[in-house]
Amino acid sequence: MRMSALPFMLELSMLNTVIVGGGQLAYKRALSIIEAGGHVTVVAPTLHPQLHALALAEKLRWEARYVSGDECFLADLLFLCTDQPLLHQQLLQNRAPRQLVYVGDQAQAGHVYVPAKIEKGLLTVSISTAGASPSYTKRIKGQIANMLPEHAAEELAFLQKARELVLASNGGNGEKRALLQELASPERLQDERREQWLDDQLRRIAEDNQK
Ligand SMILES: C[C@@]1(CC(=O)O)C2=NC(=C\c3[nH]c(c(CCC(=O)O)c3CC(=O)O)Cc3[nH]c(c(CC(=O)O)c3CCC(=O)O)/C=C3\N/C(=C\2)[C@@H](CCC(=O)O)[C@]3(C)CC(=O)O)/[C@H]1CCC(=O)O
Ligand SMILES: NC(=O)c1ccc[n+]([C@@H]2O[C@H](COP(=O)([O-])OP(=O)(O)OC[C@H]3O[C@@H](n4cnc5c(N)ncnc54)[C@H](O)[C@@H]3O)[C@@H](O)[C@H]2O)c1
Repeated sequence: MRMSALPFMLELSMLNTVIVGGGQLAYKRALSIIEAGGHVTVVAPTLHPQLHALALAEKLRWEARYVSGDECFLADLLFLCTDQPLLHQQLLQNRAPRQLVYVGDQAQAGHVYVPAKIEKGLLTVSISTAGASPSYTKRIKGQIANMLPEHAAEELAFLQKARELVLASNGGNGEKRALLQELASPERLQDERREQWLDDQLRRIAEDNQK
């Protein structure tokens, strides 16, 4: 059994995903892939009502049919989400070269599995137990959610813009780094005059460079 895997943030807009199966699990996975900008084709004889709604809204493509174990899909990512473990084994075996496969009933059988996640604006926290216990994952997720800064979304929106301005300034590298560190401190973030403070710092850097 593998002990660990590398957590990744995957940009999905350039990747094609095929999901085999049309139940509750397929719905959960389709929704998160679509929300992350991915393209989804679902192959299943019937669809869970919420998945069907996504198909009607043209958020995904639906091939209404059963899949058999001797097929080979060419998608970049293949999500196996049926209630047929044997079918999953066969499709995993028949995978296309370099295709990444998700096996919904057995985390470590495939190449990827899906952590729980908490999102607050640009902040993402993901939690995994390598499939040891989704229930444990869910409990820890609740505990971590309670610890996160209340204003994380708004603070990160500010920091993203501030970082661009600081990096575009002509200060020295050390000076820029010190500024970015100070901006991220709780004291500075909670200062209601933080925009003014940043403007002052940027002006000072510009003036120093004119001397
Ligand atoms: C985190 C979360 C994200 C999400 O699903 O979005 C997630 N499962 C969640 C909940 C949950 N899932 C299940 C229960 C029932 C109680 C229980 O079994 O404990 C509960 C609890 C509940 O619902 O209360 C049933 C279940 N899940 C898996 C199996 C098969 C197996 O164990 O092999 C079975 C048995 C099916 C059966 O026997 O029929 C497998 C996986 N579930 C994973 C993720 C991946 C590993 C995550 C990790 O590394 O920890 C992994 C390995 C596959 C994957 O998806 O990659 C979400 C957290 C809640 C949240 O986010 O709020
Ligand atoms: N990873 C997780 O978090 C998690 C959670 C719950 C369940 N599971 C596992 O995932 C499996 C699926 O769960 P579910 O709740 O979506 O089940 P479900 O019964 O709602 O859905 C199964 C789907 O598979 C389709 N299907 C069956 N045979 C097919 C075939 N040959 N070709 C194409 N589609 C086919 C069915 O039409 C149905 O749409 C469960 O059996 C369980 O092992 C995983």
